[in-house]
Amino acid sequence: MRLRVVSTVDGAPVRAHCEGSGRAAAGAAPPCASLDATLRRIARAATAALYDELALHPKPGLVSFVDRGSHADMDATTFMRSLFALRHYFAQVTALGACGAAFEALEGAGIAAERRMLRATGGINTHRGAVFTLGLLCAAAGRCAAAGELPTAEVLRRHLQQGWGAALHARAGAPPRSPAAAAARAAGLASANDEAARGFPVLFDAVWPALCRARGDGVDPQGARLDALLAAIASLDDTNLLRRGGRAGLDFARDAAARWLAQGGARRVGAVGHLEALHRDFVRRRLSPGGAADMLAAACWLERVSR
Ligand SMILES: CC(C)(COP(=O)(O)OP(=O)(O)OC[C@H]1O[C@@H](n2cnc3c(N)ncnc32)[C@H](O)[C@@H]1O)[C@@H](O)C(=O)NCCC(=O)NCCS
Ligand SMILES: Nc1ncnc2c1ncn2[C@@H]1O[C@H](COP(=O)(O)OP(=O)(O)OP(=O)(O)O)[C@@H](O)[C@H]1O
Repeated sequence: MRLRVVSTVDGAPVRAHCEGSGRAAAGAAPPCASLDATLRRIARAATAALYDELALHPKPGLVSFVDRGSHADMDATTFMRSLFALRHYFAQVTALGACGAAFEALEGAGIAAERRMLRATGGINTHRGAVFTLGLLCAAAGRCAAAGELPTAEVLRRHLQQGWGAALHARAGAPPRSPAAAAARAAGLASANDEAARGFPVLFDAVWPALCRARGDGVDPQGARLDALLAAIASLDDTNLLRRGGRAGLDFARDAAARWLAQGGARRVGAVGHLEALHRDFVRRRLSPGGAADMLAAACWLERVSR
């Protein structure tokens, strides 16, 4: 099967059609005619997942429709503007993945998307981490769809590694490009680039299992997402927390999240009330787990693409 690019944004493909045989690799192969629809579904799930994340409340220190958490310069409207500006990017990066594009092409699309985000928000960073994490996941899902495989967590991880693992490792081994990544390395912590190079272990080994476990226990969708977010805060080396609160801030956030989960998480009576109190505490300390928010959005995306 060969993929043909049929439209572009900033010179990169947004849609891809397959040429030649309608049969893809062995296994649960989607027929070729439906590949385009599958790619669109993957991309739409990314925008929807960012909305899922924004709409969830209470999220310790984070922006939602209820309040702006620990952020003075952005609110839910800023996030909605950004989200709208990013929708073509997710289609583009999914198509790039399906076409087997090199990492440099994904990087170019990501940089252009960051620029569009900043234009839409008046220079405010609402979704930088999400552009990166969800962009890579969409590319992996595009690659997986082109191979005719279903996007389970395990399959996505394999496609991410086979497609761009070497480039991600090279990037993670290079000198840090930002003060946040430099601070993470100096503290022996894993930055966004390290997480990606390792195949997103926090997402696949902690956050996604927490979401699935909660749903399996009969917890409602909101409660399950709260469990997933707190699992992310408890286990991610979140450079946003490190930058705003130093090592003490990061440790405080992790311990508080681990305690909430150990007490039953969303299953506990009064769980939401406790989380509202924790949210107020994070705001008092100016803490914001933006990286954990990105992991939650990624888990919401996974839930949408794998059902
Ligand atoms: C890779 C990026 C995110 C690196 O940014 P930076 O050096 O500032 O790293 P940093 O670790 O501070 O994270 C940036 C953002 O990621 C999220 N984040 C924070 N900590 C983590 C973590 N441990 N793991 C995952 N995400 C995290 C937060 O939202 C944060 O604001 C990015 O800005 C970049 O280089 N973009 C270019 C586009 C690109 O390469 N795209 C790849 C293809 S999609
Ligand atoms: N609901 C959310 N609230 C806050 N941050 C979020 C949310 N969802 C995702 N994030 C992530 O957090 C990051 C933005 O937060 P950050 O605190 O780093 O902003 P900043 O402008 O870079 O820093 P500062 O506000 O300290 O000047 C984004 O990269 C984004 O992906």
